[in-house]
Order: sequence, then C-alpha cells, then structure tokens
Amino acid sequence: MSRWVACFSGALGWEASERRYQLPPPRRGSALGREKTREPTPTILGFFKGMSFPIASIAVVNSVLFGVYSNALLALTATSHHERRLQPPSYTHVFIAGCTGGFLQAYCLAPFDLIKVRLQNQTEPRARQGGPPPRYRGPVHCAASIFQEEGPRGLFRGAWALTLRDTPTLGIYFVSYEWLCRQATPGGQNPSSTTVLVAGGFAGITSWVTATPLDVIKSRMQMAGLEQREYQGLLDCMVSSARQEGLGVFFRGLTINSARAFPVNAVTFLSYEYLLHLWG
Ligand SMILES: CN(C)C(=N)NCCC[C@H](N)C(=O)O
Repeated sequence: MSRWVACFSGALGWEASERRYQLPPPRRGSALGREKTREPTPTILGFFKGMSFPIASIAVVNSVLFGVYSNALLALTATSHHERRLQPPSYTHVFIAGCTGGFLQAYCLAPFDLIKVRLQNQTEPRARQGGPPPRYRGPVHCAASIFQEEGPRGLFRGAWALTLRDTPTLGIYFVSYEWLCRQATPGGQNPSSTTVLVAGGFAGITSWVTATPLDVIKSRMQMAGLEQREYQGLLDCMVSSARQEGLGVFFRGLTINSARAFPVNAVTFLSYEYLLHLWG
C-alpha cells in the first residue's frame, strides 16, 4: 500500500507546456496565412495555461509508475525496500521493473496525456465578451468532444507513441537513479538526501534526453485529429516532420525539458524515498 501512496509525491511534478511541439504556422500566401487574424497579446498567464489538469493527473500518473515499479522489483528480487540496501538488485531487474512501470503507466493513462496536450495547445484566447469561446472548456468537455468527434479510439490517439516513449526511457530513468545513488553511497547504507536529490535530478534529465524525439512525435500525433491532419502512423509522422523541418525537430524542447526535469525529479525521488522509509 505504502508503495502506491508514496507516489503521490509526483503531484509536484507537472509536465512542461507542450505548445513547443506545435507545427509551424501556415506559410505566407497560404489561404490561412492571408486571413486577417488578431493575435492575442501574450501574457505571463500563458506559461501556466492548462496547468490545473496536469497537476491533478500527475499524482495518478506517478502513483501508477512508482507503484508498479516497486511491486515489480519486489516480485523480481523477493526483497523489501530495506533489505535492498544490503542486497542491491541487479541493474537488469531495475531496468525490467522500470520498463514495466513505464509501459503500464503509458498504456493506462494515454487519454489523460491526450487531454493535457490538447488543452495546452489551445491557441484561442480566453472567452472574452464577443470573442470566440475556447474550443475546449475544460478536461471533461475536452474528453467528451474527442469522444464525439473522433470516436472512442480518438481518446487513445498517440497511445503507441506514448508507450514507445515511456517503456525504455523509464527503465533508463530508474537505472540511472540507482547507479548514481550507488556511486555516492557506501555499501549497506541509505543514500543521503543530497545524493537522492542529485541522482533523481540527473535521472530525470537522462530519461528526457532519450525521450524527447518520441515525445515530439507523440504530441504531433495527438494534435493531428484537431488540426485536420492525418498521419499514416508513427513512421509517417517521423518522416514528414523531419522532411519539413529537418532533424532538429526531434530535439525541440530538449533544453526546457532538461531544465525542468532536474528539480522535478529531484523532489519526486526525495519524496518517494522519504515516504517509503516512513511506511515501507
Ligand atoms: C517520458 N519520460 C522521460 C519520463 N516520464 N521520465 C520520467 C520522469 C517523470 C517525471 N514525472 C517528469 O515529468 O519529469
């Protein structure tokens, strides 16, 4: 039980805005480009757009991830959290447990991720007097609209890309964390808080560095239904994105992902270790 509760810690780790993955604006001269549109004045609030839903859902996401990871490790090694300090699990076991957590988390929570991406990509200004209302009025309205307009399968748009992104990268995430902790901790002892913070931060960066290319593709596929743009699949999305925007497209958002990953994952692991210690 404690393993699942511990993962509430993730409430601190909201996802960065996905607007960086938007497709380039229509070229000058295109029908859309010629339309006279009044751009809303950007405000600081734009950075926080659509954050309430990610904050609420990240607790669930991390509960599933860390819960499955801990239970998979328990099943593989037959040792409790405390015993593992004296008998550390092999990196293969850590990797398999991390991949299992990543796979189940991605598969079960794909609709939440889709809603988050759609809400964060809304470009309409907040409803003003006389102005157009935003397309989605909130998470429930967003889910209902996707269901109506794109069918039940629409809610799982991009789910494969999300699963492919999360399965190996979460294995890497937990292996990096374990490896860094072991380097800085004498055998048989618990890692210090500083070690946990630093190892968690770097584990977050490592996982995002490996995840960013598929993260870009996943977000594009999730937005495709809304932008009246269909990809034939993951490969088609990869090839057409690279053709139009060059290989750099796969690393879009890498700097911001990494800058965000350090503090978020440092705190996530510290809370996880602390709660395991308390209830484990
Ligand atoms: C897709 N990737 C790289 C990950 N999910 N990595 C694990 C970090 C999870 C954390 N909630 C975060 O958002 O950084």
